[in-house]
Amino acid sequence: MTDALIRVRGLRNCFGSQVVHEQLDLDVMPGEILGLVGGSGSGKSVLLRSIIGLHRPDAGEVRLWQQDLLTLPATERSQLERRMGVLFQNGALFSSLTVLENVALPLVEHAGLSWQQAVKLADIKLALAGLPALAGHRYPANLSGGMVKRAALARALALDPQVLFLDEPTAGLDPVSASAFDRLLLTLRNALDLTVVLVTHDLDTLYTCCDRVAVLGRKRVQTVGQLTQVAAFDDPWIQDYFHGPRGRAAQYAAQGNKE
Ligand SMILES: Nc1ncnc2c1ncn2[C@@H]1O[C@H](COP(=O)(O)OP(=O)(O)OP(=O)(O)O)[C@@H](O)[C@H]1O
Repeated sequence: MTDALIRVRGLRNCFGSQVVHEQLDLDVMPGEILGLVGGSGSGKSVLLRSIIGLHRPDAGEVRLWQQDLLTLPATERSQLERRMGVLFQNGALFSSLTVLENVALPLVEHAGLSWQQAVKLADIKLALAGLPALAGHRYPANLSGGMVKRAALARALALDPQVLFLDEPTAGLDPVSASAFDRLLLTLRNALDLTVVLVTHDLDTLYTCCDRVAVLGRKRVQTVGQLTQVAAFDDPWIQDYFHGPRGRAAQYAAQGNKE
């Protein structure tokens, strides 16, 4: 059997007396798109931050490529971090830099390219994320929501990561832009052989993109598997989420797209 690319075991996360995760286990397999869903406050973002090493868990272990980021020496840690691309909820672009500069910056800082080389490569990354070249010369504030997401995706792809972490990539997008983003993600995963972990509330994204879905609840992963298995899981939140009006609409839309 293939080894998990990301392996989380016995994770515990607390904020003061609030226990967010307790004995949480999760595996992410190479090449898959795994969707993380769960009610508001169930700890999806904290889990993502724990996996990428931005949050130190109170207990348990997170391994990426069999290694624990938090115990690695700085150089090895940064080598591993270069293999990960992250798109945060609000895009997190520098507002004082143009889009092109935002994408070029990690190439200068982490790949040692000259500014000229970085800008050339950044242009290619923008195209990869489906942005017209002209958009590169704009500031983030002058782009539409969909374009900001694409710019943030281009930056996440700057260093040719093997794993992409996306926190609610389609939040705030209109349905047309959201579904274009979903299709782009699928295309990129297939073309670049990426592994993707994405936090989402968007049922259409789950139906369109995800190979497997993990549902967080009661401080751990309630169930994980293919969408049909997960949707059949006997839990009130899951039943409501997948079989409520929005869940049914997403399912019909996905069936329609496959016909
Ligand atoms: N830095 C922090 N300090 C204190 N509490 C925090 C911190 N970060 C997260 N929490 C708490 O941990 C819980 C889980 O937060 P998290 O953001 O992971 O939820 P989520 O499932 O991503 O929610 P949503 O779907 O609403 O974005 C929440 O109750 C939140 O208030």
